Amino acid sequence: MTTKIAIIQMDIVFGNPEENRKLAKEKIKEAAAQGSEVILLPELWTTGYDLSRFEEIAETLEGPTHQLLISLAKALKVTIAGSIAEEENGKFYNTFVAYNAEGDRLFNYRKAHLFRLMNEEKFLESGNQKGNFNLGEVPVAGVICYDIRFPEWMRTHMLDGSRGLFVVAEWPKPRVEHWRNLLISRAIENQCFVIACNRVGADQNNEFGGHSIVVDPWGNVLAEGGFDEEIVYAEVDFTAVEAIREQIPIFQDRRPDLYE
Ligand SMILES: NC(=O)CCC(=O)C(=O)O
Repeated sequence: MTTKIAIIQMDIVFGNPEENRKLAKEKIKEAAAQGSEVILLPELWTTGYDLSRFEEIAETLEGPTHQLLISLAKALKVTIAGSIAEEENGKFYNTFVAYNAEGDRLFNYRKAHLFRLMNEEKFLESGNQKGNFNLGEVPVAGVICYDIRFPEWMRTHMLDGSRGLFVVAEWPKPRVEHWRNLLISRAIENQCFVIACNRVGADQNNEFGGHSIVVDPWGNVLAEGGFDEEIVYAEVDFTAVEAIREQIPIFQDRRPDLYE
């Protein structure tokens, strides 16, 4: 059975959660009307990298963006995921969440590797927990942008049989080939589906590269966006992972005694 995925490759209004919520709401409705079951938004899609104003615009996990996602997920009978600026006890995190069609939060993952080139370490705390969760019956994981440069962290997420890796990003255009190649590599080396959403547009410091992508466990690109706003659609059969893991059993053949 396949899962219908929609990736909302959107531009983000810098530091304006209310406006971004309005924009995303329309796109989520459009994706749901196309029969999508899982809808993925970009990294920090309500705020962008307006990090110095997080005191003002970050929210708790019960905040207005979460309430909106819960009500949309329930009304449209879809799962919705993406990363949102989180505040807890005066500290700030870049936190990936997903809500299912019942409005239940499936996971919350705080970005583990902070990206110095975009000053994250000056404003944010890093997370210390894995991003594994279940999409219905399917074990998957969610990570954020720079995290994909750490294959050992991705592998840690895949050791429990996870079949899919969801990635959200604000990845700049000059490194878009890194983005594509890293994601295709993560899919091949972990024999999993990679479903990745990158924003488009620009802020004061960066132009972003889009090219949201869905890659199968053999490394084939099933769908890919361009440099402009669009919704990227794909159908993913998570059961396909099994045959590939039987054909080339890398998880059985690992030699952790040599490298862990
Ligand atoms: N938002 C990010 O983590 C960007 C990561 C990035 O651009 C990279 O090259 O890595």
